[in-house]
Amino acid sequence: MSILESQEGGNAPSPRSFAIAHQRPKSSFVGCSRITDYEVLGKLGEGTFGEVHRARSKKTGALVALKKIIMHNEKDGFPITALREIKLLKLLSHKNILRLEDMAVEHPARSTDKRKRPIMYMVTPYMDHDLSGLLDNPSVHFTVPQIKCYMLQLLEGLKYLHANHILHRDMKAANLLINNKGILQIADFGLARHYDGEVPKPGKGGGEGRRDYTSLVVTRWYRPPELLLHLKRYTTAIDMWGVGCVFGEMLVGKPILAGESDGHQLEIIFELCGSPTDENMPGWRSLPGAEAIHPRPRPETISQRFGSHGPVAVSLLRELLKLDWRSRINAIDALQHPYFRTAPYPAQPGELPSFEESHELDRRKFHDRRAALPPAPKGGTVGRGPHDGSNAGFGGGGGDGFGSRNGVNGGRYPRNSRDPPPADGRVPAWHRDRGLPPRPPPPIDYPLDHPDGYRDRGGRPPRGGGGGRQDVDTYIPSYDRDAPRRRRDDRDDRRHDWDRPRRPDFDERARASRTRSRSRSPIVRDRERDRDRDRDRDRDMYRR
Ligand SMILES: Nc1ncnc2c1ncn2[C@@H]1O[C@H](COP(=O)(O)OP(=O)(O)OP(=O)(O)O)[C@@H](O)[C@H]1O
Repeated sequence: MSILESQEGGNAPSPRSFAIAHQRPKSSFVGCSRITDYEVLGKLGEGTFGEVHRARSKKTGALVALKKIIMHNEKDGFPITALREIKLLKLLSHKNILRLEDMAVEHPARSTDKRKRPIMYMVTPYMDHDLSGLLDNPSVHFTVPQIKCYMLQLLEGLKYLHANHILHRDMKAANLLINNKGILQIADFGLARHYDGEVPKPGKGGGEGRRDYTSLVVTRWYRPPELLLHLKRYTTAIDMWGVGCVFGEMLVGKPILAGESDGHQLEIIFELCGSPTDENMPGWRSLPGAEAIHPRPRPETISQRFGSHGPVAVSLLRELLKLDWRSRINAIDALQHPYFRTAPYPAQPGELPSFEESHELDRRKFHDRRAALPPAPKGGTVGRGPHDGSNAGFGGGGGDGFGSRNGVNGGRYPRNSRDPPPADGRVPAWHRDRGLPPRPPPPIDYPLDHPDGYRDRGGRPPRGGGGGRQDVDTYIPSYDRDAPRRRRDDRDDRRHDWDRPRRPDFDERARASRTRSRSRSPIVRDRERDRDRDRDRDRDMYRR
């Protein structure tokens, strides 16, 4: 039973009544196993999030993913955001939501060392791809029926979440997992939360928010304009904006709004959706972040950029990328959009082809494969649109500005290396960079206040939430796969016992560092302190 069914008038239930009304069958969750119940097969993802491993259950033989729970500050105990994620996932039960099946615990090998705490893992069914990895695979080209099939599943999953008073708050391609049976599931509930207020109603868009939440949510490239302008009383419409970004990404094969800073993100949003006015975004001027900006008047360019995908696709995209969060289409209405009732019709999941697995780490493999393709004849054109440069991939004029396509989305790369030889002075698609901006520089300062729920990515919380400067980066997408990787030990001090030598724990390192610094001159100590401070700031930024 959903909360929707149990509540008259869509009044928000308390998180407790939500939990009681919405319990998953007990048999669907094992409980707490040992890590030795699983055979670890390899790493699937590594980045700001820490690590996700592929494994096989020794009891059932099923393939699973093990997501390690990062404990940046072990003295604070189990991270509250991980608890939130586990609690929510244990309750949710929908075919398009990743299911938490078990928790696994890894006890430190040297059990005599009391300081070393066990490592906890969330166990979910193994999914062959994440959407972002899949779009990066040079041999994958989505068809229209396939895109429609994924979109329907994404919207069904979100409709379920929103109807049950849950905001996902980190909608992005990397958090959409897909298996080789064509099933799409929404994953990563680390930022998700229960929300107060009315649930979405047909024909009513996202409606009005009822209370304030932190605006420090959603990875920047998928962040809606109202959050960039620091609206705190936001609604389910923030997730719908992310769906629009993901839809566009499936159409063109790469992120459509790859901003380099929060200010730049707004800039490219206005370039695509038109600049804000009292008509298309009522009340925008009174948002805290609007004070400092004076966008020049610009028309909407969605149909110019996505026109080649047909008027119904443009119409849905326009509804999802509405600047006005109150009238942005909700999941219930999006599911009824003519896009899904127009030929070519959505494929059934079982009809979709299977692909070689594609995850975070596979991007390097795909990157290497691309590098191995034959070099372009001098001055090639394949896949390179007139404006397909480093700035968010937008082009002006006709077409979508993401380069010409092979198939629907054309991919980040060409279908194969035997495409027609390019002409006059342009770089071929297989030889160009991904057109994505580099990882932004560390912020000079964080904006102030954090009422709730920033992600526990370690270190201190961002001093921020509202009213921050427009050029300050508040959330860093984990996308620049080509940039040098951060040192592993900057991300997490803990090691798996199965593959790494034991590293001194925090207390041991602190002791060693105190001993070292006692024997150094004040100048060297100052320099070291500065360096440590810079490193901590850098680390905090990447973990938020
Ligand atoms: N069940 C799964 N099956 C296969 N791969 C998975 C699974 N869960 C996670 N992954 C892989 O690990 C990546 C990160 O997982 P997830 O988003 O849950 O972690 P996170 O720490 O919250 O990451 P982020 O910092 O990107 O939000 C996913 O993008 C996906 O590639």
